[in-house]
Amino acid sequence: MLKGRVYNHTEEFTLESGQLLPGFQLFYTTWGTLNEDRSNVVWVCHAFTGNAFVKDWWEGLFGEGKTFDPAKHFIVCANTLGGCYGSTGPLSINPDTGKPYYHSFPTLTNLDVVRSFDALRQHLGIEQINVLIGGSLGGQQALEWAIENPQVTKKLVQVASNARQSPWAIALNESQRMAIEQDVTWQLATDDAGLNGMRTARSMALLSYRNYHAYNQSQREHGPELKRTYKAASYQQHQGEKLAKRFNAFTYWQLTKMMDSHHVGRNRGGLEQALRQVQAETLVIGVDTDLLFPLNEQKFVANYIPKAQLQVIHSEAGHDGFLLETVQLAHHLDTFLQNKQYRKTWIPTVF
Ligand SMILES: CC(=O)SCCNC(=O)CCNC(=O)[C@H](O)C(C)(C)COP(=O)(O)OP(=O)(O)OC[C@H]1O[C@@H](n2cnc3c(N)ncnc32)[C@H](O)[C@@H]1OP(=O)(O)O
Ligand SMILES: N[C@@H](CCO)C(=O)O
Repeated sequence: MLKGRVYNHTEEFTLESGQLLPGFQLFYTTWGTLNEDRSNVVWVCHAFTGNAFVKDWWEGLFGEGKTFDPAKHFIVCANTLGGCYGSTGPLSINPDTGKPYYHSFPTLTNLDVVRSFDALRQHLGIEQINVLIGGSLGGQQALEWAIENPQVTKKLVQVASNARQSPWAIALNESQRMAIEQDVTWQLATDDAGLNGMRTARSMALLSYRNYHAYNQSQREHGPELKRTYKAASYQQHQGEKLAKRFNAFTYWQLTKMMDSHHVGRNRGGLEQALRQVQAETLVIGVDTDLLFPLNEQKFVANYIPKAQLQVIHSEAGHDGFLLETVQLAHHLDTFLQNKQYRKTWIPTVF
């Protein structure tokens, strides 16, 4: 049975920035049973707006008879620190003031997040993670963790992600934060401050999660009629609205900043040297139409991790293909996890 629990870290927690959190909590789920020799742990790091309920957003990979099966595996997924699905984040109460942190929540890095995850790992009595897997932001965190604690992870799977945030991705995130800043409510100390701006930010972000082709397929008008609102326009409105119902602008701000600071080479002698520290057997997966984390980024990661291989999946969807193309993902994961021979895959040579 999938169980949700809260881990309370009561000691002071020093962040990479030097700032302090007086403690934190992580909301996490476990699914399946830890076996006697504790060798069946699968740890999942979720993407930007994901949560600890992995079955809700990666259903094709997790469940009975699937690649990660709770009958065989002990599956753990924690909501990221800074998030809004049960872990300590900007809407949590600051014990020093008795009020929500909101704008004063310290800026976190992926290193802070994986240090919090590692505290949870120790609390759960897990010595080694058999498979550590994450996509997008979750892939950044999984890689950061495999470098920070190389002995902890046996197998690493990084999907549609990178070793450092590109200028392109930072520019996209900054533009989205500018949309939040334009919202007159953003300065208010309320849970819903900046929510209109966040609607716009999500609409902008979607353009980098998908691509020209995906919109042509799903949002093309069938006729030439003059309309007040075209399909693609109402789709953008709907996506903004959908996120506004389940997220907040403070966490949006926080997690985009977290992605922007992602650079596994920081304080480790550079990217190449950091990647060489990964001891885990590694599978790096890219999406051939990803505009946000293009294939050259996964190629770079796979190139420098000693025991790494790169596989490319095809998607019409762009970056979000990492959530949608679970049949292809399952094929590559099953092959990797069972040490089978790969069939030849197509890797574009021009980026
Ligand atoms: C309980 C939960 O919330 S679990 C999910 C938590 N979220 C995560 O974990 C983040 C990861 N997941 C995601 O980012 C997304 O869910 C994805 C990428 C997997 C899929 O994206 P979706 O938005 O569901 O798919 P898609 O782009 O096809 O859009 C479909 C939606 O747009 C709507 N839509 C499509 N075209 C239009 C249009 N022209 N005008 C208005 N609405 C439209 C559909 O009705 C549908 O709406 P619904 O989701 O409210 O039912
Ligand atoms: N669809 C993903 C995009 C970021 O990887 C999300 O909302 O988390």
